[in-house]
Amino acid sequence: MSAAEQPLKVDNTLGAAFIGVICAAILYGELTHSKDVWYIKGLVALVWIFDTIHQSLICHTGSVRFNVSSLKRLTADAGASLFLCYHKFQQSDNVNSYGLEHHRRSPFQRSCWISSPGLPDNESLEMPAWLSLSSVAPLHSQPKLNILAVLPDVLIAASLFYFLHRSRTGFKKSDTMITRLIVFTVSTGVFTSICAIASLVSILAWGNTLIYVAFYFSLGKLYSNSILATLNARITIRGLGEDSDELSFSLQTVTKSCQPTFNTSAILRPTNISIKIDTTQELTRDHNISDLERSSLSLPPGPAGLPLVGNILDMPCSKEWLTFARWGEEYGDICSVTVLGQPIVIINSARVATDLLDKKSAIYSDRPTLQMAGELVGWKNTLVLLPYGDRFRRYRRFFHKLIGSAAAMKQFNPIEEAEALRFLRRVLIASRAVGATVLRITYGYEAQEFKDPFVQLADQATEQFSLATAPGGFLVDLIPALRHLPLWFPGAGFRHKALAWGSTLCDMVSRPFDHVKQQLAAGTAQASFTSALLSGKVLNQQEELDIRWSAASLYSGASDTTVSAIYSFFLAMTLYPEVARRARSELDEVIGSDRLPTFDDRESLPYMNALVKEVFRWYTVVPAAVPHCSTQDDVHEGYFIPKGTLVIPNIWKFTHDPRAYSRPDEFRPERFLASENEGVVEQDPRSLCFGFGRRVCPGVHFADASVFIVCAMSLAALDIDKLVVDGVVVEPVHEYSTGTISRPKPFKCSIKPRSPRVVSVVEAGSAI
Ligand code: HEM
Repeated sequence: MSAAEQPLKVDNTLGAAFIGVICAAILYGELTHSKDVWYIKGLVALVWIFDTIHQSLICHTGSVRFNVSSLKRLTADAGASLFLCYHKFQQSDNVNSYGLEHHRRSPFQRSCWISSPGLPDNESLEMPAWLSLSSVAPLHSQPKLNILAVLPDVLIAASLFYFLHRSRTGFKKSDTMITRLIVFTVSTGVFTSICAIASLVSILAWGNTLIYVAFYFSLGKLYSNSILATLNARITIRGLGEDSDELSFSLQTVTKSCQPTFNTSAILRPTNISIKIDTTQELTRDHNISDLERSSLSLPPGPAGLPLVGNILDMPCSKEWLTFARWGEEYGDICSVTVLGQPIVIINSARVATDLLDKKSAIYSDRPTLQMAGELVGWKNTLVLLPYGDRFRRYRRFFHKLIGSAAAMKQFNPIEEAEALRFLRRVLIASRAVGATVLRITYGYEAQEFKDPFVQLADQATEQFSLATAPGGFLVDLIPALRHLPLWFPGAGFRHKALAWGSTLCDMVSRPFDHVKQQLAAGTAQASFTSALLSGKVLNQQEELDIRWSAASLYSGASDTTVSAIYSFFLAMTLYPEVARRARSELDEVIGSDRLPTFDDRESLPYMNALVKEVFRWYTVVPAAVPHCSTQDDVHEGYFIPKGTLVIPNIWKFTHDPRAYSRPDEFRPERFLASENEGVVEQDPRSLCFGFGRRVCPGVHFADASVFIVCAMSLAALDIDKLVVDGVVVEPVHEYSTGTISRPKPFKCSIKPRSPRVVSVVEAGSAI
């Protein structure tokens, strides 16, 4: 015999039935004034009448424990319920809502009310009527009936969810409204469904007890409350989507007249449920999207995700560009994933990147908010993470003025040459990191040969930037609320890290800048990006802040990237000695052996120029770029890209795409020489590896100049080979490091001066 088929036992679960009576009473609502039309008021009145009858019957069931005649009891309970209803009606001061507001105010009061009808005499301690239930128990013996009662609840909630979800339009605000309706449907449906399921489960599991009564009695109340909540919520939901500059019209009005009636006034608003239609900007924007396209709107294809969390588990933790490239092969040049509701579009072809990020740069030039790097560490003030807007434009203007073209960069050629020479000196004496050139151009500061504090600071800060911005590096980027975790909380290690990295960044931004200010005041400042922007001007706080952070953007943007390109040059020369030999012979031929190359020689060195292009292509310094963020909905190649989508151009793939570059993994500068390819050259990688659109790297001329002069001088002065230890050749490691800015992992090579004369000339810092 199943639990449900056993006779009812009146045991200590009697209390559960009493709880059910109390809960039902707590949920008992009341009628208040309303400005609604008569049939809505009628519906509410009907709900209240049935609710009151239901309440009376529940009170009656609860009070049959008293040895009073059933009829007398029922009358008393009905009276009590009506009195309760009237009492609440009197208390009401909210003229626009139904019941629920007041339930929230005094639930305990109501629970007292329900017990009061049963307290007039001492007979309450007698139990005969309850005991008689053991022979009746009609509900618990009908599990099928209860299953039938549960199913409609779940079905209604599920189908409402399904149909609302399907009616998404692609208009952001309409979709927001639909999402709200879904949330509302789920939250009202969820309570009744849970209660119905709990009732069913308790009947099936403990059918011979009174546990199910606790749920069963509350069920009817939840139904009536759902109706009242729906009516009440109309006003709030409508209000949430309301902005003064937007219009709404009722679907009912449209169907009747076939012509939308626009209302800006709340008084004229129709009383039926209306859907707000996005107007002004969104309509003008979306009219470009044809009906045909709209009917097939969907994000680009990509790996299937899980419910709610999406593709969170598919996201790579390291060398993301390789995973992105694999997705490109599987799903096409434009694919997408969604992580916790955030759509991410990944581009795997240079053509799509140009079409999207260059040609439509007006809507693809924002940056996402990066919680760890931007908000917690503080990089949000540097150009690379600045949102698209006025401040962004101001910074870009500064950059453009000083280093925005090859011609503008010419003023820094002497500095580049002098620093390349110093670099050679350092390489010959002891291998040291570079960064001095950029420090000199940004702040006019001449770095010390060894362990310069500013160079060390920049190295440290940019390495931390790379780690902080690496996709998937920190959970807080996916769950922004985590940034509010208190420092002492377990797992808040990232916050301690952010504080430490923030202080490095602060030093990197302030110390060299303050140094320039001091020098300007003393009249000893050298020409530099910062001194040019500061000198002779009276600046307000904001203007000074912009210059301070622009200088830091230049300094941080240039140091690690250029260093990485130079490391990869040394790696390539170690791995491809024939390339180095050919470049050297061109240098010897054009320059002779009496001096080092300068910028003036550049045009006469075609192979050297091709070699520089290949350095940028072969080792992709910023392989997965810096994500762009779209500021408007868009349709591209038949795919819908909603506003706020992260767009990642997979630069590594562009520069290693066999469709564009033959044998892409090999270092072959001749691919860029027309004379060796029947007049056809492969695409200049500098149009790809510095990014796209309005976010294109502002340091492209700077980087190109720095890499050229260091490569040319190094080849003219140095022999770079594989290391040989005890007659055994040590193969250099050829691997990328992970992070936004990637550099070759440490490798061993042999660097020697080409001749004894080179050493003395380099050390003397003069022409050979
Ligand atoms: C090998 C050298 C370099 C490479 C490969 C490189 C690459 C890049 C890339 C891919 C971006 C992102 C572009 C986008 O979002 O579409 C970028 C941004 C940036 N780069 Fe470079 N860069 C290099 C050197 C430099 C130098 C020398 C400077 C400074 C003089 C610099 C300053 C910046 C800045 C400030 C940004 C942010 C621009 C913005 O968000 O508007 N970079 N770089």
